[in-house]
Amino acid sequence: MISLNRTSLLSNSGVNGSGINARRQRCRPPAYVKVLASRSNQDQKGIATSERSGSALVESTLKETKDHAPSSCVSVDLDSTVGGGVKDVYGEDSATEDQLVTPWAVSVASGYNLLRYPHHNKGLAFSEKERDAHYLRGLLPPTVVSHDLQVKKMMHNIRQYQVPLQKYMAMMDLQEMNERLFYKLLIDNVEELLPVVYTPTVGEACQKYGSIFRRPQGLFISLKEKGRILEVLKNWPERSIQVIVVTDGERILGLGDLGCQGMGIPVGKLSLYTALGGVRPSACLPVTIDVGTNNENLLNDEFYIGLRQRRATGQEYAELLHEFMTAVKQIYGEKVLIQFEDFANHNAFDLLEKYGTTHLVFNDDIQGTASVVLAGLVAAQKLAGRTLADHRFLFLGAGEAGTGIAGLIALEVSKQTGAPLEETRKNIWLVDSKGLIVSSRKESLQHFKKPWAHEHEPIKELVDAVKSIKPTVLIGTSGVGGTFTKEVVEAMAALNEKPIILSLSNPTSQSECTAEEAYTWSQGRAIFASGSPFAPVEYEGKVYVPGQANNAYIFPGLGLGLIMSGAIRVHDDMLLAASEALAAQVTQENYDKGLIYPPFANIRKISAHIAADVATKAYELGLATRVPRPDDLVKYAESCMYSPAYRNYR
Ligand SMILES: O=C([O-])CC(=O)C(=O)O
Ligand SMILES: [Mg+2]
Repeated sequence: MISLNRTSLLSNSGVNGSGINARRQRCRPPAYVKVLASRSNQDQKGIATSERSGSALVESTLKETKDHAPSSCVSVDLDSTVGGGVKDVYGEDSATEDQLVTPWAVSVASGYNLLRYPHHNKGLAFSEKERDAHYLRGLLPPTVVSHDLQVKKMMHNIRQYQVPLQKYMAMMDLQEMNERLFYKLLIDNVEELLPVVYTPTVGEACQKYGSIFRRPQGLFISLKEKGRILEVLKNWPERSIQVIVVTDGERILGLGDLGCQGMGIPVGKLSLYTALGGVRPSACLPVTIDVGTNNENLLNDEFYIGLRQRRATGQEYAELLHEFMTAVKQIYGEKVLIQFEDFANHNAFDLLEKYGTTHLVFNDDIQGTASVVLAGLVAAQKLAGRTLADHRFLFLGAGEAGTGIAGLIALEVSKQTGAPLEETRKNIWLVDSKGLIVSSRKESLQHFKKPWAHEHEPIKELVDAVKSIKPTVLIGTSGVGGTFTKEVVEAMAALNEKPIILSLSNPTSQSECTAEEAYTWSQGRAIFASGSPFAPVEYEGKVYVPGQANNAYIFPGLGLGLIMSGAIRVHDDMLLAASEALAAQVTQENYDKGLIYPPFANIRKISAHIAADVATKAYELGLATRVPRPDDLVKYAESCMYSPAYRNYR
């Protein structure tokens, strides 16, 4: 829980002695804040010096990375210590007298500052003793309340708001004011608050992020920061970072290019890393890369907070991303997990391929969504009475989610049946904006669509593709709302006793069909799940509970498993392990209600199981660095999880 101060972290490299560092850590008092002495003129010059050394460092690192380009699946950057240490890049430890340095320091928070510091603030829950010891007398009204009562009061307040965005803003304010209360609220009321801090409300928050922005919740790295990203990372108040969620805002949910305002997504995803997966908040870093936006409305919006230019592409884009990826590994080490989120297709696949062999990276939209859908399909075997290999799949949408899911299904069927991948792919068909993906289109297809171009006559309309392909499973990953029309759903219901229909696009407005439509148009026979939550539906006297096939089931547990095993690469087998672990958590009681996912209320237990199975895979594959391997990985996962309980201050 304790964040390292800068001086000690810098001396924690393999280059400098660690004895002083160890001593400093041992004698830390309880409630720390980090302080950067205000920048004098002299300091400004110091920063300029840092800039130069920073960019020189990045350049040399870029060169090294290029020169050591990996040929095999796993390569380790020998320059960064596995423990996340960094070299004394700014010369702060080895500075000579005439060399300018940044005066980082730590201090104990007390009095008014303690109440303003979200990591340590407890509001009215400070005990009498703490109020005396920490100079809080008079700053708080006399009542001392329990954590539970604070939760009750906040829930009462939040329920007063009718507008979801107001609830969202109340939650963001709470996170900025009292972090442990925020997480206790979220953990104790996960089913009610997930749609507030996450999908679908986070989509609206991103659309209006320029207007509602108050305080930094993550790092904005724009083209202006090119050449000094390492320095920008050092401005973040925490140094022991374990997970970064990064977006460039080009494909925010199904809402398209929201530029810099996509920041709401990494912030929301990381709050789930903590609440659902137990990764401590100080280890999470939200990042938005701003290379401009092609969204004309935003470019003309006076409240827009990002760069007012069209998106940089090609080499300019690649160089900024590469500097970021290099700087992250340089500062946080080999084992920091970087989750790519809501990048547009054309960059998402390339980034995953480019950095998959050198960094611990994972694309949530390609891999996380695939893993959650596969889990649902594995669970649905019980309800639909068919094995995965017996299904025929049709997708609407052949982007990250569509081809990611298709690929993972093909891999799992191939593992289950021993059939080659090329064979198992033949049961999987995709429709994109131009119609069914068929061999005659192969030449003009983007590379990630090519494996799905099978022999068939061209078909333009989805409903005709349904009639011709006769799928048992229909999956919507198009990002376009309302595309599973009555005709389409009826065609599925005419072909199948229990059609599986998944409308995965987010937020709710982009869902291919609603739960009500799926149940009504299939006369209550559909097995339905969606990316955004839908309320239960009553149809002809019976209540149907839709599942939520959202990657939020997977990434928190997957991330915890990677972190706790010290994994250095993500492997497809870990995604399969996560799917199976999630499917195994669906109980008979859930099946009896027609559910193919367990309720989110049990998510921390589910995440612990996913984490344990992912970690097991990491050890099996030789990708784990935490030794010795803990015997009971479920117990170990639970023991690693962040608890929002208040700590007592001396
Ligand atoms: O954020 C979500 O709810 C799921 C997701 O990754 C997306 O739709 O891009
Ligand atoms: Mg996403």
